[in-house]
Amino acid sequence: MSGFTRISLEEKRRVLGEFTEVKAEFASRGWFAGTGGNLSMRIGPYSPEQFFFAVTASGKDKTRSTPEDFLFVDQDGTPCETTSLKPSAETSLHREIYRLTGAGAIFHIHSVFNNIVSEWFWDRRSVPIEGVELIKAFNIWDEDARIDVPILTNYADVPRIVPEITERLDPRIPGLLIRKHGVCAWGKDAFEAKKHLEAFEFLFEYVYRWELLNNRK
Ligand SMILES: CSC[C@@H](O)[C@@H](O)C(=O)COP(=O)(O)O
Ligand SMILES: [Zn+2]
Repeated sequence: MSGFTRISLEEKRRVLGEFTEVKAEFASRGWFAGTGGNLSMRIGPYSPEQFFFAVTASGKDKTRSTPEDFLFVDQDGTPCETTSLKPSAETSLHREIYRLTGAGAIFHIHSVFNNIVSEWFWDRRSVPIEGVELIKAFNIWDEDARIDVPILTNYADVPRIVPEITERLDPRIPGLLIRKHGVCAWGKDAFEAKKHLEAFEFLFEYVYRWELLNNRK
């Protein structure tokens, strides 16, 4: 167990409230198929060396929302309280993203569109997106903005993905793709992380349809 003192009831209620809303919305979009996906929200003070976050428990049905569906861990992924719950198998990815960005929330989901584009553009290790209005959701306002969303290797041993995050995370772009697996998107709070995730999914569907229309693949 981590050395963190206590998580207040108020904090637990806040996390439950935010997770409940996000889960319902993402579930309605089919983004949690087969227990896939995980969510986290940072709580309390932050430094890259020490921070705490709530993370969904591993293997749970993410379309449901109860206080038994998440737990609190520290920057090393160690639970802050005695619990029988296991943190998400992908907690190491969340830890590294928090360490590098100081974000307030990180959402990971699997979709057919994000899986397909991550494979289509695997050769170049990033998905290029140019001039689409919704790039502005990432606070990038140039008229013909171009972004390249990094694609990481989907190692079965999840911690092996971490050095690729360290190397490839672009501070301008609040998201990463994992090849034929899914996307992680983050923001300063749950509202912004959700906004970014929805924008990524819109853009991945756009890229998919655009490539098909233009017979590029
Ligand atoms: C059951 S497939 C999905 C998992 O392998 C994983 O990719 C995932 O997103 C959920 O893992 P979890 O440990 O429940 O957070
Ligand atoms: Zn996953």
